[in-house]
Amino acid sequence: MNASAPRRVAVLGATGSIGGSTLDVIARHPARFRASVLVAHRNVEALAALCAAHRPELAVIADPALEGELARRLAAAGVRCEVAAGMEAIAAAAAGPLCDTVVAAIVGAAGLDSTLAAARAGKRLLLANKESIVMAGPLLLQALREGGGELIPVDSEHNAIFQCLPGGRPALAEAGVRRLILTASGGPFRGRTRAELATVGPDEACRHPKWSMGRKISVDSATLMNKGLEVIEAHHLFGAPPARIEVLVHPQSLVHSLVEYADGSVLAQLGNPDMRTALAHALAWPERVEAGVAPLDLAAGPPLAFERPDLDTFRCLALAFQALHAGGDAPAILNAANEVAVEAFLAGAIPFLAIADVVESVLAELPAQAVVDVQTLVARDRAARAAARRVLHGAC
Ligand SMILES: NC(=O)C1=CN([C@@H]2O[C@H](COP(=O)(O)OP(=O)(O)OC[C@H]3O[C@@H](n4cnc5c(N)ncnc54)[C@H](OP(=O)(O)O)[C@@H]3O)[C@@H](O)[C@H]2O)C=CC1
Ligand SMILES: CC(=O)[C@@H](O)[C@H](O)COP(=O)(O)O
Ligand SMILES: [Mn+2]
Repeated sequence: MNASAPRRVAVLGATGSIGGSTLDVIARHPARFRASVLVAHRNVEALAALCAAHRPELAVIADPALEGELARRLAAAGVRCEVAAGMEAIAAAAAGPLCDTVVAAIVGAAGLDSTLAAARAGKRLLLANKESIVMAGPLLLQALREGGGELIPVDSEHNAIFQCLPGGRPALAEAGVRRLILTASGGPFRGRTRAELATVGPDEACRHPKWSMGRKISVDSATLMNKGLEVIEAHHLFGAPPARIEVLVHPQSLVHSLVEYADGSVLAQLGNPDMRTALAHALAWPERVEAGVAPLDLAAGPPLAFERPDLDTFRCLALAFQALHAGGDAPAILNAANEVAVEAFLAGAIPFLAIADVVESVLAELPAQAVVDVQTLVARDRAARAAARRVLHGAC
């Protein structure tokens, strides 16, 4: 890349938690990075405000009904940028000439098409949208190979592992790697019993002890499904067999993950729990830039603690390992059922513990099939969502 030309970054999910952290880092380094494309779902007011602040070349709103309102708001604010709408426009923007870097930070399966489009187009893909790699790991890796771009993980654990490996994503056996150790905060309900979890509600579940995140991933952290999705994500990103991936609960969330080598060395990446570190690393890689994150003062904090996860209480983590072992499209089925169950929980329609029950029922109803292509995968995602809704209706 020309050293004098800033990277042109498309931020998919600009109005979300990752989107906000990304734009904060970008704004700190105007000579290096420019937000050239901003994308949101329905939050037209926030998207217009971000356009006024960052002056992208293109703004895309997923909901076509809001395109006119976005254009009106931008005109009223004196912002001149192209406006587009719809999921196809998002994928086209991710693959198009207005960006060389794509931050995939749409939440859920809705991010799949644009993530794949960016990979196929050979962009530098900064992957936060873990659901897309969980659903379509082999297809995404194939798209990356064909596109000739690069993937830098943004999820804090995977970014940590990337930093602890030689040259990013080498073949693990050749690099002498014995195990990948993913840390988990344990979420807001660490240490609670199933009886204590029977009546917890959405706001409690979203009160994460260490990270400020969107509501879907916050619930996933509370059930430990987030860690389950991350185990599957690590399997695909680093080519690690399930037996070589371990999860350790680390309530301080200062050690973001670790890599154990054949000689007994264990390398870890540490830092305050602030996603701007991972985002700055991924945006600037292989260079390093300031991220606005407070320096870590290990002497001032509590001692670092580690414990094994409670798989009997937090069954979603066990279910994710089960789906990974089943292989094929079982992780996509797991993800779809989880998305439906989490939405129902957030709407107050089902209790917290029912999330795992729904996922377990749907995995049992739809045994794994081989992943053939995106169309088949999307059809299976739909079937899993329909099955999850039937389970919900049966239970309510
Ligand atoms: N937050 C974090 O610290 C971390 C998040 N991640 C992952 O990053 C992703 C984003 O998480 P987070 O930022 O917390 O989520 P948020 O809920 O805060 O933000 C979600 C973003 O996605 C947009 N969006 C939702 N649905 C669609 C759609 N159909 N089409 C286009 N855009 C859509 C939203 O737009 P709108 O505002 O208009 O609804 C919003 O910009 C998730 O996959 C999560 O697992 C990974 C590691 C850490
Ligand atoms: C910041 C990040 O990467 C989240 O995925 C985080 O890991 C969530 O915390 P849990 O460890 O509680 O799932
Ligand atoms: Mn994470």
